[in-house]
Amino acid sequence: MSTEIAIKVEHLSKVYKIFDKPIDRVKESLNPFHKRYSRDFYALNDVSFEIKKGETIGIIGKNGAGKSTLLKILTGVLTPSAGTIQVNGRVASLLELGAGFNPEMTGIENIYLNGTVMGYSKEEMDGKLNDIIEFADIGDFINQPVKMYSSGMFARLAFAVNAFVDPDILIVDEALSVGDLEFQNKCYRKFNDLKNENKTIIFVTHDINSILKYCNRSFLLKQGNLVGSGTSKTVVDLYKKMISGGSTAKNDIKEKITDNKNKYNNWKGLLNLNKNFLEYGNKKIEIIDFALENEKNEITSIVSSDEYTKIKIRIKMNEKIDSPIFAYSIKDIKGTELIGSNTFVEGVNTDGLQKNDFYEIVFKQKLSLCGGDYTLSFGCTKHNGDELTIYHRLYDMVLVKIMSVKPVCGLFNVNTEINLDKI
Ligand SMILES: Nc1ncnc2c1ncn2[C@@H]1O[C@H](COP(=O)(O)OP(=O)(O)OP(=O)(O)O)[C@@H](O)[C@H]1O
Repeated sequence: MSTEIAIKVEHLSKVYKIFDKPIDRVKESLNPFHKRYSRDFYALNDVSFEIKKGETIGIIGKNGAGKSTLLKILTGVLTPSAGTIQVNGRVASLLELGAGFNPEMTGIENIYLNGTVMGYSKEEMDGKLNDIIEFADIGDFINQPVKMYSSGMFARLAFAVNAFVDPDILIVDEALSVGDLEFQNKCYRKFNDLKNENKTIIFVTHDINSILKYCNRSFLLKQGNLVGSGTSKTVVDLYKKMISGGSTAKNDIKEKITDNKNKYNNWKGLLNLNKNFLEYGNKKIEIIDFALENEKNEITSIVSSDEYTKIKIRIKMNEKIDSPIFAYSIKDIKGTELIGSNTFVEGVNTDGLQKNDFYEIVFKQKLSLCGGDYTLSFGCTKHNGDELTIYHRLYDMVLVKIMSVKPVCGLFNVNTEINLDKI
């Protein structure tokens, strides 16, 4: 294998035998004619790729796609059923968080224990000890047995040990999400240091913003198959398409509209809906469908902060009502309302909507928020003096992911223009 290559995987498969009933396992092992009572399940199916030294690679895929299986094989925790892996360099992994720790030993003793496992002498570890303790930042707990640690402390020590034992290849999975925000931030800075030192990093996460920010290349796994590889932007686009049902739904919907007005309920099935949404109102006006549409007119729950996004609502007038207000709002996951708009503040005339008719309201704007998870709510209301009539509200209805390739200071991207002049 070329010295430029850190990891080379060829035709890797991991097959599990699935038995419908526990007794079938016994029957199969005892059957004199090798009759099968099981079927094969491919957690990984004929996967091949190369990772060059110094690359930061993201691995994405839905739950059960085979990501952990792949990482466990790369770190030697699992053996493949077929195929080969060649690894060039020392691998550190945060996979089995703190798996190398002895619960009875203190944090410091475990640092030395892990160092020995990684092939370092006591003297070499003496030189790294302070950096590790400082990074983990768990105070006096470093002298306590690790069985007394919280999961966050475990994560801190595990990351610190793995990042500072000078690995050539660092494998990280969602483990990081255990730590608090400040610690996660510190870990990402450490990622950057390791990247700059030309270390290879493999990173598994569901957080596509981190993938876009830190990984130059990514792989997409689907049901054990490697279905995409390339720049993170390309692979994330593919993943977005996959999780939104591969839809470019506009045409289908147009057909169905002319088909039958009462079937105006096709968009929402393409979105990531929140099971815990809140619905109320007298339904004299009823929200019958809604959508989030990206610049390519695809219905999706994932949009970029720098693209024009349409938020669409379809309503049915169950009564004739003049001047209703149609609105949407976007909240962060803690429930703080961040942005929104409505037909009233924008001065849109909503008079003359007739009973039993259907209407479509489209809000078009850039959702210039920092990358992350949000909820989208819809509402139809009306002010009568101080009184507010609520016809229909769907609170926290859609789970929306906003991607921001550009780092944002604070909550919003205000797209500042900056001049620097000599004076
Ligand atoms: N020991 C096992 N026996 C049978 N099936 C298994 C076993 N371990 C994993 N699988 C299956 O292999 C598939 C891939 O699992 P894996 O944990 O690699 O997925 P993943 O992409 O990491 O998912 P997640 O994002 O949920 O962590 C899943 O369908 C899982 O149920």
